Amino acid sequence: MSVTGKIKRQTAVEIRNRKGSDPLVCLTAYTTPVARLTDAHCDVLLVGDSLGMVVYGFDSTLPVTLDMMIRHGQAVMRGSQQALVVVDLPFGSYEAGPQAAFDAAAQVMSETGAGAVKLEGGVAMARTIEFLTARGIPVMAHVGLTPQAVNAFGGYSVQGRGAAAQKVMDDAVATARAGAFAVVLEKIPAVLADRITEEINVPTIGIGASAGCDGQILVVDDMLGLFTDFRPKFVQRYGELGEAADKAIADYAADVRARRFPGPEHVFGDEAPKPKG
Ligand SMILES: Nc1nc(=O)c2c([nH]1)NC[C@@H]1CN(c3ccc(C(=O)N[C@@H](CCC(=O)O)C(=O)O)cc3)CN21
Ligand SMILES: CC(C)C(=O)C(=O)O
Ligand SMILES: [Mg+2]
Repeated sequence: MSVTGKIKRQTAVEIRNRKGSDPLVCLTAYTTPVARLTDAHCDVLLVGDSLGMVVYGFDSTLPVTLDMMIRHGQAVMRGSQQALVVVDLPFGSYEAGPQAAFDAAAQVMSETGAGAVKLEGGVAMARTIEFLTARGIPVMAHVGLTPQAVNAFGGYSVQGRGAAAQKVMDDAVATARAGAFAVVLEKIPAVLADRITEEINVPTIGIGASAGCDGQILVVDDMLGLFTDFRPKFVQRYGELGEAADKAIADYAADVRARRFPGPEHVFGDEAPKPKG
């Protein structure tokens, strides 16, 4: 707590300086209530473009717009106090070049108050990462399986196996050298994730990567068992909230049909309440 009594939010610089120390705890959050639940436990809350699949029911992240990311970024900022909030730049908003990326990122930073943006890509995005960081925008990079490239990859398969390992290594090194304060490694072999973690001087954050990464991230709905049709190998379920919700909703439906709900305690009399005292 500072002298004003306000809790200080973690900064991208502080996250970068955690390289090689205790693991960084990261989760996605898309809404105010989920930000409230996760904030105290996490170093980083990512407003991921995975919200397109989880919240909006798209079958990829490609239809997600900058406006959606800004709305959800604002919601997460309202529900959090201490975690660094990072907002994904959506497909189409930054790839054209450094200037396009700056315009999108500046709009995210100014309209949400988030502390950083994330973008997908390695060597090809290094110049853009340099451009943004030189202009005051902390950038988290994301290499390996980059879901916005699903059409180029032909699916969501493991990246960086065999001879392809060098490409992922080059991507990670290029983003770190360009000034990224952390690098997400998604769905790559664990030995490669460990080599990258040793090689670069900023924290690696794994998802389907390795316990040796400097931090871990999962989509919160996946680990809570709320996004029920999706069970990739890298997700551990820490709850079965989808099942719990199904049971609660079935109970409500049965009570309404049997006129057990509402009960006497949920309804109002027709007399004004007596004044107290
Ligand atoms: N809910 C959710 N969790 C994620 O981890 C996530 C998203 N959405 N959306 C954006 C990307 C896409 N990601 C993906 C997508 C698919 C697989 C995958 O392993 N797919 C398996 C099928 C798994 C299943 O449906 O149970 C495959 O064989 O393609 C992995 C990561 C990771 N990201
Ligand atoms: C899975 C994480 C890294 C992400 O990019 C997202 O949630 O969109
Ligand atoms: Mg994403």
